[in-house]
Amino acid sequence: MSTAAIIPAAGLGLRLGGETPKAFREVGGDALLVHAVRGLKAASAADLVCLVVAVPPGTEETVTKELTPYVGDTRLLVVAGGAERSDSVRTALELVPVEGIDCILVHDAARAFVPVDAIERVVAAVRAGAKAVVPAVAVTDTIKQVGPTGEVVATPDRSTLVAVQTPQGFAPDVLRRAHAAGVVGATDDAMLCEALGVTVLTVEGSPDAFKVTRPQDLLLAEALLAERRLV
Ligand SMILES: Nc1ccn([C@@H]2O[C@H](COP(=O)(O)OP(=O)(O)OP(=O)(O)O)[C@@H](O)[C@H]2O)c(=O)n1
Ligand SMILES: C[C@](O)(CO)[C@H](O)COP(=O)(O)O
Repeated sequence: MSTAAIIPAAGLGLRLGGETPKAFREVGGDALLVHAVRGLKAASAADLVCLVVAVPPGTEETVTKELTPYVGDTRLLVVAGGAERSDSVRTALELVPVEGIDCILVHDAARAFVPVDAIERVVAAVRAGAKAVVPAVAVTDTIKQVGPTGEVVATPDRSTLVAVQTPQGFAPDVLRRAHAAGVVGATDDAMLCEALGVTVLTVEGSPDAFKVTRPQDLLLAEALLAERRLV
Protein backbone atom coordinates (compact mmCIF):
# COMPACT_ATOMS: atom_id res chain seq x y z
CA MET A 1 0.00 0.00 0.00
CA SER A 2 1.03 3.60 -0.49
CA THR A 3 0.76 7.06 0.99
CA ALA A 4 -0.90 10.23 -0.29
CA ALA A 5 0.01 13.64 1.07
CA ILE A 6 -1.82 16.92 1.28
CA ILE A 7 0.13 20.14 1.67
CA PRO A 8 -1.94 23.12 2.78
CA ALA A 9 0.04 26.03 1.32
CA ALA A 10 -2.68 28.59 0.70
CA GLY A 11 -2.10 30.83 3.72
CA LEU A 12 -1.09 34.46 3.41
CA GLY A 13 1.50 34.42 6.17
CA LEU A 14 0.15 37.51 7.92
CA ARG A 15 2.32 36.96 11.00
CA LEU A 16 5.40 36.67 8.80
CA GLY A 17 4.53 39.84 6.90
CA GLY A 18 5.70 40.78 3.42
CA GLU A 19 3.99 40.81 0.04
CA THR A 20 4.53 37.16 -0.94
CA PRO A 21 2.36 34.33 0.45
CA LYS A 22 4.39 32.40 3.02
CA ALA A 23 4.71 29.12 1.08
CA PHE A 24 6.48 31.03 -1.72
CA ARG A 25 8.96 32.82 0.56
CA GLU A 26 12.47 31.58 -0.13
CA VAL A 27 15.03 30.05 2.20
CA GLY A 28 18.41 29.11 0.77
CA GLY A 29 17.16 30.06 -2.69
CA ASP A 30 14.08 27.80 -2.76
CA ALA A 31 10.46 28.38 -1.74
CA LEU A 32 9.30 26.88 1.57
CA LEU A 33 6.84 24.80 -0.47
CA VAL A 34 9.68 23.30 -2.52
CA HIS A 35 11.54 22.38 0.67
CA ALA A 36 8.38 20.77 2.06
CA VAL A 37 7.84 18.70 -1.10
CA ARG A 38 11.48 17.59 -1.16
CA GLY A 39 11.19 16.52 2.48
CA LEU A 40 8.15 14.33 1.82
CA LYS A 41 9.75 12.79 -1.26
CA ALA A 42 12.91 12.01 0.71
CA ALA A 43 10.89 9.82 3.09
CA SER A 44 11.11 6.83 0.76
CA ALA A 45 9.48 4.43 3.23
CA ALA A 46 6.28 6.43 2.83
CA ASP A 47 6.00 5.47 -0.86
CA LEU A 48 4.25 8.68 -1.81
CA VAL A 49 2.05 8.06 -4.85
CA CYS A 50 -0.11 11.19 -4.80
CA LEU A 51 0.52 14.73 -3.62
CA VAL A 52 -2.26 17.35 -3.47
CA VAL A 53 -1.17 20.92 -2.78
CA ALA A 54 -3.61 23.70 -1.85
CA VAL A 55 -2.34 27.11 -2.95
CA PRO A 56 -3.58 30.71 -3.07
CA PRO A 57 -6.27 30.97 -5.79
CA GLY A 58 -4.79 31.96 -9.15
CA THR A 59 -1.36 30.39 -8.52
CA GLU A 60 -2.30 26.78 -9.41
CA GLU A 61 -0.66 26.74 -12.84
CA THR A 62 2.58 28.41 -11.76
CA VAL A 63 2.92 26.12 -8.76
CA THR A 64 2.29 23.02 -10.86
CA LYS A 65 5.16 24.02 -13.16
CA GLU A 66 7.45 24.85 -10.26
CA LEU A 67 6.85 21.60 -8.36
CA THR A 68 6.82 19.17 -11.29
CA PRO A 69 10.63 18.71 -11.33
CA TYR A 70 10.58 17.64 -7.65
CA VAL A 71 7.82 15.02 -7.61
CA GLY A 72 9.26 12.26 -9.80
CA ASP A 73 6.65 9.55 -10.32
CA THR A 74 4.33 10.92 -7.61
CA ARG A 75 1.08 12.22 -9.10
CA LEU A 76 0.84 15.98 -8.45
CA LEU A 77 -2.46 17.86 -8.16
CA VAL A 78 -2.62 21.55 -7.30
CA VAL A 79 -5.87 23.19 -6.17
CA ALA A 80 -7.01 26.56 -4.90
CA GLY A 81 -7.16 26.57 -1.10
CA GLY A 82 -9.93 28.01 1.08
CA ALA A 83 -10.37 30.70 3.70
CA GLU A 84 -9.04 28.63 6.62
CA ARG A 85 -6.39 25.90 6.79
CA SER A 86 -9.06 23.24 7.35
CA ASP A 87 -10.94 24.44 4.23
CA SER A 88 -7.75 24.05 2.20
CA VAL A 89 -7.18 20.53 3.54
CA ARG A 90 -10.82 19.54 2.92
CA THR A 91 -10.68 20.74 -0.70
CA ALA A 92 -7.42 18.88 -1.31
CA LEU A 93 -8.76 15.74 0.37
CA GLU A 94 -11.52 15.49 -2.24
CA LEU A 95 -8.82 14.85 -4.86
CA VAL A 96 -7.00 12.08 -2.98
CA PRO A 97 -7.72 8.71 -4.64
CA VAL A 98 -9.63 6.18 -2.55
CA GLU A 99 -8.02 3.03 -3.97
CA GLY A 100 -4.54 1.83 -2.96
CA ILE A 101 -3.82 4.40 -0.21
CA ASP A 102 -3.33 3.21 3.38
CA CYS A 103 -2.12 6.50 4.90
CA ILE A 104 -2.83 10.17 4.21
CA LEU A 105 -0.30 12.70 5.48
CA VAL A 106 -1.28 16.33 6.01
CA HIS A 107 1.79 18.53 6.10
CA ASP A 108 2.10 22.33 6.41
CA ALA A 109 4.24 24.01 3.76
CA ALA A 110 5.30 26.19 6.69
CA ARG A 111 6.98 23.17 8.41
CA ALA A 112 9.33 22.83 5.47
CA PHE A 113 12.31 21.29 7.26
CA VAL A 114 10.84 18.25 8.99
CA PRO A 115 13.42 15.45 8.92
CA VAL A 116 12.81 12.18 7.10
CA ASP A 117 12.87 10.10 10.28
CA ALA A 118 9.98 12.06 11.81
CA ILE A 119 7.88 11.58 8.65
CA GLU A 120 8.64 7.86 8.60
CA ARG A 121 7.69 7.47 12.29
CA VAL A 122 4.25 8.90 11.50
CA VAL A 123 3.71 6.62 8.50
CA ALA A 124 4.93 3.56 10.42
CA ALA A 125 2.50 4.25 13.27
CA VAL A 126 -0.45 4.53 10.85
CA ARG A 127 0.61 1.33 9.12
CA ALA A 128 0.86 -0.34 12.53
CA GLY A 129 -2.83 0.39 13.06
CA ALA A 130 -3.15 3.88 14.59
CA LYS A 131 -6.02 5.85 13.06
CA ALA A 132 -4.52 9.30 13.66
CA VAL A 133 -0.89 10.13 14.46
CA VAL A 134 0.82 13.43 15.29
CA PRO A 135 4.52 14.17 15.73
CA ALA A 136 5.05 15.94 19.05
CA VAL A 137 7.78 17.65 21.05
CA ALA A 138 7.95 18.59 24.72
CA VAL A 139 6.79 22.07 25.69
CA THR A 140 9.66 24.13 27.07
CA ASP A 141 7.74 27.21 28.28
CA THR A 142 5.46 27.26 31.27
CA ILE A 143 1.96 27.53 29.74
CA LYS A 144 -0.76 29.60 31.39
CA GLN A 145 -4.48 29.47 30.72
CA VAL A 146 -5.86 33.02 30.74
CA GLY A 147 -9.29 34.58 31.08
CA PRO A 148 -10.99 37.33 29.02
CA THR A 149 -8.96 40.19 30.53
CA GLY A 150 -5.66 38.32 30.32
CA GLU A 151 -5.71 37.19 33.93
CA VAL A 152 -4.15 33.80 34.62
CA VAL A 153 -6.76 31.22 35.56
CA ALA A 154 -4.60 28.08 35.59
CA THR A 155 -1.13 26.67 35.03
CA PRO A 156 -1.47 23.21 33.46
CA ASP A 157 1.06 20.58 34.51
CA ARG A 158 3.72 20.93 31.79
CA SER A 159 4.60 17.25 31.89
CA THR A 160 1.18 16.51 30.37
CA LEU A 161 1.60 18.97 27.47
CA VAL A 162 3.24 18.57 24.08
CA ALA A 163 3.46 20.81 21.01
CA VAL A 164 2.31 19.04 17.87
CA GLN A 165 3.71 19.35 14.39
CA THR A 166 3.15 17.99 10.91
CA PRO A 167 3.01 15.78 8.94
CA GLN A 168 0.03 14.32 10.74
CA GLY A 169 -0.93 10.86 9.47
CA PHE A 170 -4.36 9.29 9.17
CA ALA A 171 -6.19 6.20 8.11
CA PRO A 172 -7.93 7.56 4.98
CA ASP A 173 -11.51 6.73 6.04
CA VAL A 174 -11.00 8.43 9.41
CA LEU A 175 -9.64 11.64 7.87
CA ARG A 176 -12.55 11.74 5.42
CA ARG A 177 -15.10 11.25 8.20
CA ALA A 178 -13.36 13.89 10.34
CA HIS A 179 -13.53 16.50 7.59
CA ALA A 180 -17.11 15.59 6.71
CA ALA A 181 -18.29 16.17 10.29
CA GLY A 182 -18.41 19.95 9.84
CA VAL A 183 -16.52 20.93 13.01
CA VAL A 184 -15.41 24.57 12.79
CA GLY A 185 -12.37 26.24 14.33
CA ALA A 186 -10.02 23.24 14.24
CA THR A 187 -6.39 24.32 13.95
CA ASP A 188 -5.17 20.87 13.00
CA ASP A 189 -6.61 17.71 11.48
CA ALA A 190 -6.05 15.63 14.60
CA MET A 191 -8.48 17.92 16.42
CA LEU A 192 -11.19 16.95 13.91
CA CYS A 193 -10.49 13.28 14.65
CA GLU A 194 -10.62 13.92 18.41
CA ALA A 195 -14.09 15.43 17.90
CA LEU A 196 -15.17 12.08 16.43
CA GLY A 197 -13.83 10.25 19.48
CA VAL A 198 -10.89 8.78 17.56
CA THR A 199 -7.74 8.16 19.62
CA VAL A 200 -4.83 10.28 18.36
CA LEU A 201 -1.37 8.80 18.93
CA THR A 202 1.74 10.93 19.37
CA VAL A 203 5.15 9.93 18.02
CA GLU A 204 8.43 11.76 18.49
CA GLY A 205 8.61 14.93 16.40
CA SER A 206 11.65 17.12 15.80
CA PRO A 207 12.79 20.63 16.68
CA ASP A 208 13.61 21.00 12.94
CA ALA A 209 9.90 20.68 12.16
CA PHE A 210 9.23 24.15 13.59
CA LYS A 211 6.62 26.22 11.80
CA VAL A 212 7.87 29.29 9.97
CA THR A 213 5.44 31.77 11.47
CA ARG A 214 7.21 35.02 12.39
CA PRO A 215 10.14 36.86 10.74
CA GLN A 216 12.77 35.45 13.11
CA ASP A 217 11.77 31.93 12.00
CA LEU A 218 13.21 32.72 8.56
CA LEU A 219 16.59 33.37 10.19
CA LEU A 220 16.38 30.05 12.00
CA ALA A 221 15.43 28.33 8.73
CA GLU A 222 18.40 29.84 6.90
CA ALA A 223 20.74 28.72 9.69
CA LEU A 224 19.29 25.20 9.73
CA LEU A 225 19.65 24.85 5.98
CA ALA A 226 23.21 26.18 6.00
CA GLU A 227 24.12 23.63 8.68
CA ARG A 228 22.51 20.79 6.69
CA ARG A 229 24.40 21.83 3.56
CA LEU A 230 27.67 21.60 5.50
CA VAL A 231 27.17 17.97 6.52
N1 LIG B 1 -6.44 29.38 4.40
C1 LIG B 1 -5.32 28.73 4.65
C2 LIG B 1 -4.51 29.05 5.76
C3 LIG B 1 -3.34 28.35 5.97
N2 LIG B 1 -2.97 27.39 5.10
C4 LIG B 1 -1.70 26.68 5.28
O1 LIG B 1 -1.68 26.03 6.54
C5 LIG B 1 -0.34 25.96 7.02
C6 LIG B 1 -0.26 26.42 8.48
O2 LIG B 1 -0.80 27.71 8.57
P1 LIG B 1 -0.04 28.99 9.12
O3 LIG B 1 1.34 28.67 9.44
O4 LIG B 1 -0.90 29.61 10.14
O5 LIG B 1 0.01 29.90 7.79
P2 LIG B 1 -0.74 31.23 7.45
O6 LIG B 1 -2.21 31.09 7.61
O7 LIG B 1 -0.23 31.56 6.10
O8 LIG B 1 -0.14 32.25 8.52
P3 LIG B 1 -0.82 33.48 9.24
O9 LIG B 1 -1.83 32.89 10.20
O10 LIG B 1 0.30 34.16 9.93
O11 LIG B 1 -1.46 34.33 8.16
C7 LIG B 1 0.52 26.83 6.08
O12 LIG B 1 1.33 26.00 5.27
C8 LIG B 1 -0.49 27.61 5.30
O13 LIG B 1 -0.09 27.93 3.96
C9 LIG B 1 -3.79 27.06 4.01
O14 LIG B 1 -3.46 26.18 3.23
N3 LIG B 1 -4.96 27.74 3.82
C1 LIG C 1 -1.24 22.11 12.06
C2 LIG C 1 -0.30 22.82 13.00
O1 LIG C 1 0.91 23.14 12.36
C3 LIG C 1 0.03 21.88 14.15
O2 LIG C 1 0.81 22.54 15.09
C4 LIG C 1 -0.92 24.09 13.56
O3 LIG C 1 -2.06 23.79 14.30
C5 LIG C 1 -1.25 25.13 12.51
O4 LIG C 1 -1.71 26.28 13.19
P1 LIG C 1 -1.69 27.73 12.59
O5 LIG C 1 -2.02 28.65 13.70
O6 LIG C 1 -2.74 27.74 11.52
O7 LIG C 1 -0.34 27.96 12.07
